[in-house]
Amino acid sequence: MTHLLRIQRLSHAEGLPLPRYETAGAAGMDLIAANADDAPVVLAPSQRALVPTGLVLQLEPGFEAQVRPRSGLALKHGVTVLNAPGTIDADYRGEVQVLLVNLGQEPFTITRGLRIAQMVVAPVTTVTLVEVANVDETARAAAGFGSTGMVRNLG
Ligand SMILES: O=c1ccn([C@H]2C[C@H](O)[C@@H](COP(=O)(O)OP(=O)(O)OP(=O)(O)O)O2)c(=O)[nH]1
Repeated sequence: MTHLLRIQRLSHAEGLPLPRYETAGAAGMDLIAANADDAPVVLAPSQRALVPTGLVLQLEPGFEAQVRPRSGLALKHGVTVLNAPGTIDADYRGEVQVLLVNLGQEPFTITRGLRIAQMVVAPVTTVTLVEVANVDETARAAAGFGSTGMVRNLG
């Protein structure tokens, strides 16, 4: 189902395209770096930076936007979203920013207009907590963290 999402472009995003779905079945819209032309962000190995998008969202209550890495940047350069998935709350009216980290071994330069991450809009379920003395039992109980066997080595 397609919803409308109000979006405001801040002055430093003027001239940049709005995020868009690149294919008919894409889940995410690419987010574009809106740093100034003459201010590329150079990420040294292990360094992180908050990259502006120049965009403000007006999400409807009951929705969030997730900021996720682009697999191509991660594979080719080791550049990913440090806090993935970043959460844009429905009541947030600040600029969407992307916290990128360079896990690669070479410096990586973020120039204006680079597609740095992707945004997935998703419904949010909220809950009311009900504190109980004991939660219901299950067959699994507390087993986890590899209890069903070692992770297969696919390499
Ligand atoms: O990758 C991100 C993550 C968050 N935000 C914005 C939107 C979000 O609604 C707000 C707060 O994010 P979060 O709840 O993750 O931050 P926090 O560290 O818990 O700070 P706060 O106390 O401001 O909520 O910051 C971004 O622009 N990009």
